Amino acid sequence: MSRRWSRIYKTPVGMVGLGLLTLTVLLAVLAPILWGDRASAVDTEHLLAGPSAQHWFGTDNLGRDLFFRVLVATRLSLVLTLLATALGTVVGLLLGVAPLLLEGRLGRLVTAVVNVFVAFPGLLLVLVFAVIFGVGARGAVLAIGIAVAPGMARLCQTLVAGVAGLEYVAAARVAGVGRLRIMARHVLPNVAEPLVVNVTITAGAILLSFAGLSFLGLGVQAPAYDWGRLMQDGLSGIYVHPLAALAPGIMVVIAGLAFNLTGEAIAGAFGISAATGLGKALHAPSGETPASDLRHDHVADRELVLDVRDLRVTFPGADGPIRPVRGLSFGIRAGEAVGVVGESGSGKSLTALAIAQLVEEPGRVDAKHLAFCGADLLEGSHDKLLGTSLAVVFQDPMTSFNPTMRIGSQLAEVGRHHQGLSRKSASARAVDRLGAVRVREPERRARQYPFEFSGGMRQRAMIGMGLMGSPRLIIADEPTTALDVTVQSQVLALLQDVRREEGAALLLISHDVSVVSDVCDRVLVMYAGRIVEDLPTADLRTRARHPYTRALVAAVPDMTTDINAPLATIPGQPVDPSRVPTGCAYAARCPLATDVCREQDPALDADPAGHRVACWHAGEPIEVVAAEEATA
Ligand SMILES: Nc1ncnc2c1ncn2[C@@H]1O[C@H](COP(=O)(O)OP(=O)(O)OP(=O)(O)O)[C@@H](O)[C@H]1O
Repeated sequence: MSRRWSRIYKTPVGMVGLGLLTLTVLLAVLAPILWGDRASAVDTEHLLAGPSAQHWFGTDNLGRDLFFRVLVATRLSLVLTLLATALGTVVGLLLGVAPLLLEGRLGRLVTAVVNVFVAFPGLLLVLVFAVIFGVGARGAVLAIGIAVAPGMARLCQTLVAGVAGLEYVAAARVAGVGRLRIMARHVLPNVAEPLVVNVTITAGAILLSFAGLSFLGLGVQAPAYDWGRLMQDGLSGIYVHPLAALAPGIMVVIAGLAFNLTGEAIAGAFGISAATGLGKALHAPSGETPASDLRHDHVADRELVLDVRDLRVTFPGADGPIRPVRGLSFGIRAGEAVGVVGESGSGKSLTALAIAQLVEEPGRVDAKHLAFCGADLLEGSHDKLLGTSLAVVFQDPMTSFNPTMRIGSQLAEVGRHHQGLSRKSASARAVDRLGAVRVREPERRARQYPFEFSGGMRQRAMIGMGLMGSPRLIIADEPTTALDVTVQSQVLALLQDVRREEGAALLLISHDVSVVSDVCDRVLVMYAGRIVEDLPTADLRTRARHPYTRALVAAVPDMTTDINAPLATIPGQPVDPSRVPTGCAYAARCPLATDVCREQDPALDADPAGHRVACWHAGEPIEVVAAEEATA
């Protein structure tokens, strides 16, 4: 970090910018002390005099020395600029973080108000607010500060929204960390750099605005004077005595350049620019779950860590609600490892987010029943339960941690928040947990930042964070997709180990059937937001009955695959959640599809062994091999 700051003054732009800024600040501090008296001394013998040895820039209408007045005016010009910048920044930040803190309608209202104000030209806003707040320095500070706030708020909203969507923020939310604390510790530190750049450059623009308002007579009033006021005083004699107006103008340019060049140099240093069988008459209407779909009672309810019945996730869409998750029902027993497979867009991640209570507005989660460790997640707040008993491991270990905090502190935060541990005990537990996930030299590693960890190590640390409490369920959403093959198998083995050691259940989401087969006891196959098959992983290759499951399995080569034959693929495209067809969503791609498939959605029916499948032709032989079809 400090190396990046040192890069600022090593560039020509940075050197000039910081040099000019230092000079301006020195003048602001020293000039009134050293030359304040001389700047206000009246010399009646030299009224409106031109430049001379005695008065280098000449004098004003009271014979006061313009050179000293320009230097002394630096303080008021700079102080007013900084006050307006501070006001604009504070109001902008508050409006910028409000949508995330407030959420819902109020949050959207703030965003809309900011958008309306951003649409107005800045100068127009300054003039309007100057009239509202009244003539004078205080009115000008308020006018300019309020006028720059919408632009600052818009930038802040964009930056905050970018960080708020990252996984370490989601992880902090799962851990039950409050919104204000998330904002202070996880969001703001990560948007600070572009904000600093913007504030610095905005200060340059504010300085110009002040000069403009004072020049127009709306800013600083006599006897006080800033550069804009001096420019106005010198304007009347500009043809006779141009230096009187030019000198303060040049100072405005120098100070403006100081802010802008410094801002550019900081930006440069930080790289910112910136279902079975025909005849099942029971058909549920689209989006509703058939009654049989709720039948996962082969699992005794009291054993269930997670009990999901008719889970739906809905988003508003241009042509009506979009429902990417259309009524899922399943249960996970204590210690059980359940895999979820399906193509991209089948709703796997949304299902995980819905369970972890992480679906963001305007998304809506509904269910007939959604219970975790016996607690109804749809009733009341369960932050503490989720924080201690649910661990979520996300796909990208790069974005799972706050880059500005040490790994140990991030783990410790969970311990302090949920177990009420002291700072010392939480740090000790963090080190212990890093050890538990096989991170070597955990004491030293805990003091490191995320960028000092490799991808696999970060994923281990993420699992370690989940182990700060005593997880009953670990949700891992594509935890190895971003890792290379060797590291993948290490992380999967670790997940298996910690699951056994902690006695936790696992919900492993993956598009990779082989990963799920290696780790899980049972697999849920998702298609277009619904479970189409639920079977033991051991049966995947030999007893899968849904054509989609069979196609997914065929797409993964094994020891018996003919290496001379083209690898099987699934023809066609996954279903767009906004255009789910009538009948079975898979019909358009299914080699077994008949008229009934295109007309009625098959129910997810269970056999006595608990194997569930939603297909009118479940288990029928597929004569047209998907691979041949794809090749054709
Ligand atoms: N915030 C949202 N607003 C609208 N639609 C969304 C939103 N989030 C997800 N979706 C849609 O929901 C569908 C399912 O998304 P989800 O991320 O759960 O799929 P997935 O099966 O996990 O896929 P992948 O493996 O690519 O992550 C996708 O089509 C996606 O476009």
